[in-house]
Amino acid sequence: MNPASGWPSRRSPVRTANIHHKSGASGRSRATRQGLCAVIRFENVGLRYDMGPEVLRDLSFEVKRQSFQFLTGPSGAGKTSLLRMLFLALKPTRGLITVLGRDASTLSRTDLPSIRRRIGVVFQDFRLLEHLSTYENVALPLRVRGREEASYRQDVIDLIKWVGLGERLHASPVVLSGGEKQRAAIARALIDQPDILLADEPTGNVDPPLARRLLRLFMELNRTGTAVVIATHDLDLMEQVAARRLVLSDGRLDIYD
Ligand SMILES: Nc1ncnc2c1ncn2[C@@H]1O[C@H](COP(=O)(O)OP(=O)(O)OP(=O)(O)O)[C@@H](O)[C@H]1O
Repeated sequence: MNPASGWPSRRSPVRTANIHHKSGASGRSRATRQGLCAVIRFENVGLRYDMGPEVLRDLSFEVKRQSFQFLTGPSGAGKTSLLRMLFLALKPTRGLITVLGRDASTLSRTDLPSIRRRIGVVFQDFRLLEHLSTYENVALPLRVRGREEASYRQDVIDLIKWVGLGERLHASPVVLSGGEKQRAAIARALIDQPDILLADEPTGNVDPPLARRLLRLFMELNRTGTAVVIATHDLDLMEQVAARRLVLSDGRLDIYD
């Protein structure tokens, strides 16, 4: 544990071991030319569903390493769609998305899992498995990767305590409150120490004191090195931090640094 933060310390500063960069003519990697500080970069990205109109247009921005930002905009503006593209769950209909220095359109099925592991996601509906306990849900990403339980057991317990669910370690999600489920989902997204955390309305189901507590968790996580993107409608929440705002409206993005 990192005694200063109470958060298990990061095992390595930036983990890109599974990412292979192609060298350019200058001998420098593409990632170096584009700046290693970007976790994800969008260039002129557009999205339409089926034959419908473009719901997102000409998005150009980057999420820098260790940065903290809110993604906001009116209902239907495209926040969830943008998060899904950031998570590589949705392909843009035009433009370029670069993740950890790799052009997302060139990633093969075998590349995707290792890249996705670097991206933690908290979904609006939590997506906890009801037949598993809090501990098992949080440990799941590590179990799926084939890690030995002895190598992660204490990290999982520490993280569950860190999000304030130490008393609910063995509870099923069925008996957890909305706010407890939210925190279990956050712990599961963090357990593999992602380079970036994407959270879709993470305070949508909780009262204002718990929303502030969750915000502090995200800020603490950000201090340990993870870039954070929080999609939210919650003005009170955004007013508590002087953070970058990505504001979607009419399919376009305005950025307030
Ligand atoms: N699977 C889909 N098929 C067709 N249209 C979709 C699909 N998903 C979203 N859309 C449309 O894309 C637009 C953006 O939706 P999205 O859910 O990304 O917005 P949002 O900002 O997250 O909304 P909210 O704040 O209400 O959750 C909306 O017009 C929506 O109807």
